[in-house]
Amino acid sequence: MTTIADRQVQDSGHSAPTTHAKLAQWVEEVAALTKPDRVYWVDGSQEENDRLTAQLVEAGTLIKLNEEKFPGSFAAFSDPSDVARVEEQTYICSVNERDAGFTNNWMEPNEMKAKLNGLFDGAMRGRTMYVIPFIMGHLDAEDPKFGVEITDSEYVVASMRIMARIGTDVLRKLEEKQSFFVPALHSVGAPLEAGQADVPWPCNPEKWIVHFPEERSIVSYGSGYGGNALLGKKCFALRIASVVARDEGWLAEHMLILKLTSPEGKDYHVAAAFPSACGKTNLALLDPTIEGWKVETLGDDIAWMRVGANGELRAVNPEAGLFGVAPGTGWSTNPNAMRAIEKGNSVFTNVALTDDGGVWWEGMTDETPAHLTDWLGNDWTPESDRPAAHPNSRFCTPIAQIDMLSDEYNDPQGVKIDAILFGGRRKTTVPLVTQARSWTSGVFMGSTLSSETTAAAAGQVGLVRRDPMAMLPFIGYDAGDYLNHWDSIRSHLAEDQLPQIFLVNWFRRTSEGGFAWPGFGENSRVLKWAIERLEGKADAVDTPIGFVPAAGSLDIKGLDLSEDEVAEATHVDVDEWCAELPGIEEWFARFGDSLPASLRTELDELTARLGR
Ligand SMILES: Nc1nc2c(ncn2[C@@H]2O[C@H](COP(=O)(O)OP(=O)(O)O)[C@@H](O)[C@H]2O)c(=O)[nH]1
Ligand SMILES: C=C(OP(=O)(O)O)C(=O)O
Ligand SMILES: [Mn+2]
Repeated sequence: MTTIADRQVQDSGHSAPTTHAKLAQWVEEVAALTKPDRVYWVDGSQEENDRLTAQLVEAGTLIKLNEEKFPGSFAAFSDPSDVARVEEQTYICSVNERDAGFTNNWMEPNEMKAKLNGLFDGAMRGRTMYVIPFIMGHLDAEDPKFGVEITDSEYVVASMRIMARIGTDVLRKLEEKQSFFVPALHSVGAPLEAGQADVPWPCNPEKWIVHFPEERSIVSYGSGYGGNALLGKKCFALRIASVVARDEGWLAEHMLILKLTSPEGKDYHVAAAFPSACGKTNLALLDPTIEGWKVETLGDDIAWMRVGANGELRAVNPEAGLFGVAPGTGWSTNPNAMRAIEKGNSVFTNVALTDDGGVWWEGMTDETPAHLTDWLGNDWTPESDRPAAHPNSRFCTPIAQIDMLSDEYNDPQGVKIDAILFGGRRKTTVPLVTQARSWTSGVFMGSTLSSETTAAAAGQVGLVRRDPMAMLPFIGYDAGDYLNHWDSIRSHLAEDQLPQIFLVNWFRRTSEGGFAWPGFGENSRVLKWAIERLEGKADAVDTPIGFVPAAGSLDIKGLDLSEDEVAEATHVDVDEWCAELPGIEEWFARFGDSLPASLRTELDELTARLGR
């Protein structure tokens, strides 16, 4: 039998894969446990990617798309059971149960490790074990945040290469100071016995997505789906990073970042938190419909925000790619995303295939193709009663392909945030836009944010649930401590640098059932109002929940919407809000002692303003 070191020499060409002692040791241990046929150190090169994707095409996991239409791009089709994040199987294994809080599943760390050791024993048999050095954020950040993902999935390697900075440069930087890295272990949990044929999408019916917050480590078993398997994203950059951020005095948030330039040439930066599949990628790539206003993208999913030298909140996007919801992303709704996708170098998952080797999903074009192969591999026509693409189908595309990417994306210092939006998907109650009266009142809006569940997570769709700061599935510690942390950030920010906080809802319905607001590019009008509020220019009505646009203050020039319809989108219905109060009381009760007193006060004051 060859030793692990021999296998590394044989398969990667590196005579000494790493001089990082801890990393070498961890890789050795994992290989001894999981018993792969080969260990391969990922260098991140184009040549390597070509080789791995060719291998995946050979295996039937990837389909090479029409080179002219989608250069260097592939489609993958998952096992029909492995299409979304599995929140029921996601665990925060802190030493004390209390520290995981009521929003997380918890198991005692040693008990979990014993279970995982059993599952990982021989889990990579017959497969290659890939070692992917990666970094979330910039290589030249003041305090770079490294991770290393070990995986037995080539699909994960190809996707991680898009989503994060990976490979040899990262490894060398990691070695320089023998820096700390987050060990992130992933297996699809489908070992191959000698002679056993592989399937296109190996996975295991049993899934575990596990975080050890004190150790800052991640173990993921059984799933190949992005949110469960690309461990730099939700697992590291949100769950583990939120814990690091608490300890180091910053915020790791589920937020897009955009830059807005007014007709006068003044720049503003906005961060916005919406739950999964509630509009982050679309807002980040927004094409403004109002004259003179310009939007540039910095990030579409995750913001790491620190307090800057002048007491300002500064945000960076730690990712390098988009992992966007495909359905609803189209030429009329999100042309900027479409242009980025068309440049190629993308991996699509669970979309439909056109007959000429392209991809399609609901909402991509105004016209529906006459024939498609749906995500399950069946013939599909417009008469079919099922969607052609899975509702949580995704495109995975390098962020650098966005034409409107801001230069500031490359600045490790990040950008100063002027406004924070919290938003959800609510048919009723929540108006188009509401400005918070104060930072604390804004934190209250975030803490009570509610949204209907979507296809991004397994389970029923359309149920209203509380989703604090759109972080419900991603807070890596006690939710009350998390709100206290938000509350405490206030004291580090300078009074004149405080971002203004807004609550938005693009998904309110009219009495006829349609969307009350056209959304997408038209959301630029809401951004304009928010900026004019910062500048003290736009008028607002003081309502029990906060400031909403006064009649005429929202720019609706050129929009096919009457003042009455705008009023329907923006009005605050006191009865609806009174009906909302018991749910908020119930929600806050779940925090027990860890609810910040300031938020309790906010709720009492809201209740009083509503006349209850
Ligand atoms: N009606 C409406 N739908 C939207 C809007 N923005 C996004 N969506 C839809 O919401 C879904 C998720 O959007 P996306 O931006 O990918 O959400 P993310 O997961 O938060 O990044 C897609 O189907 C979009 O078409 C909007 O302003 N109005
Ligand atoms: C990446 C995901 O989230 P989002 O829908 O926020 O992009 C996910 O849910 O796996
Ligand atoms: Mn998104």
